[in-house]
Amino acid sequence: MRITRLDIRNLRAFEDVQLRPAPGINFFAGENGAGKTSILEALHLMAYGRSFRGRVRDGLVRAGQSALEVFVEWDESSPGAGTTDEAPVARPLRERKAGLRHSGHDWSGRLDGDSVAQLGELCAALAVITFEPGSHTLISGSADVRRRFADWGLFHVEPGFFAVWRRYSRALRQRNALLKSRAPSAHLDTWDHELAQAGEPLNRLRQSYLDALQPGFLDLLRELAPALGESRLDYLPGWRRDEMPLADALLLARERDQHAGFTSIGPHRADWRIHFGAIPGRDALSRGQAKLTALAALLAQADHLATTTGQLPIIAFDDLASELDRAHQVRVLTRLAGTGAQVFVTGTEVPPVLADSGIGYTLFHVEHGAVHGDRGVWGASAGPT
Ligand SMILES: Nc1ncnc2c1ncn2[C@@H]1O[C@H](COP(=O)(O)OP(=O)(O)OP(=O)(O)O)[C@@H](O)[C@H]1O
Repeated sequence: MRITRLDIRNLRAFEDVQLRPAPGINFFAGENGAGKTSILEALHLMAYGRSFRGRVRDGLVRAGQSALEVFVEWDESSPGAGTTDEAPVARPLRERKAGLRHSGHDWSGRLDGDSVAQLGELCAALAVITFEPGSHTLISGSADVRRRFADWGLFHVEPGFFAVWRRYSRALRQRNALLKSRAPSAHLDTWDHELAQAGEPLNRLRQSYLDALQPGFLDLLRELAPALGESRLDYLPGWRRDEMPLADALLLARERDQHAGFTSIGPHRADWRIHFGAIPGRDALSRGQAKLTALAALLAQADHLATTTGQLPIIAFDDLASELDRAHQVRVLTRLAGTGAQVFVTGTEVPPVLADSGIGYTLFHVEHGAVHGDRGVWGASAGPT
């Protein structure tokens, strides 16, 4: 995938900005508070329905405005269409476009000229993988971050996933509502059945996704953080799957769930963990090691998505130079430049690794609600020049 146009309106400091990103690495430089991260937030919003800094209603809409707008045009391409020894040669397949208007409460969206009924349709269209200062929570944070990671990947590579996930979520909501209202036990039977019918395939999809991701992930981890030793990824289904099917586990947990007022077991409690050969567990990771582990997971997800769908996702790095040491920056950027992926990187200044390494990039300066670039000047009052 390659974004050819990105318009942002009323998002944080941006009133109206139009960008024409280049292929390969796009570097956005600017002072603190200039709006660099906001550009990545706009992309992330289109791909996930939320910012990595929170929901739209957590301050993403520009002060004094009622809604933000993001419009993206991109080329879908096939990296496998032809390859040289150095890099895949992308062949444009089709031009796509998506627009989103979001007030924090309501939203409307268009995809390829048609209105969309669900935000998920937009998220399924554009794949963006973001590495940002909070990414270490993928490893050191709560299980829901890791579940979201696996589910986002599945959402893109497994066409039947969304329907299964939605069926499970609906059944869970219904069962929890009954538990909360202290409904008679017999009322739970239908939803236990439904939960098990959707939960078993949901579990199988997650298990096989993580199995498929594991080799690439561990290779990358070996390359980025060899000091962590030989590692292993374990999937935890959310109930004692090796001992009983979900239907039995739900029945067994029913009394406890009635007491607690919510469903205590099932795929909504699933998790995955990494066991490191050289350290006792994730609590022993330094913050930098947790970041590198998260980065390995995200890059593996990008590789898997490219192999499975033929589409290289967009890669976004917020404040790369302060997140990774110099050697890791070189490794990661050289690798990405070799894949032909389009990359968005932010920083207060162009890091020496980009300036010195010979890796090609396009530079944009972000300041005062405008973006000036090698490819023109765009901002609130200026059109491309
Ligand atoms: N809802 C809002 N309305 C108007 N301005 C906002 C809003 N939310 C944030 N801002 C401003 O927008 C800018 C956000 O910038 P952003 O976080 O994208 O900057 P950055 O260039 O990534 O900065 P840093 O280098 O400090 O991380 C800041 O100047 C902030 O004060």
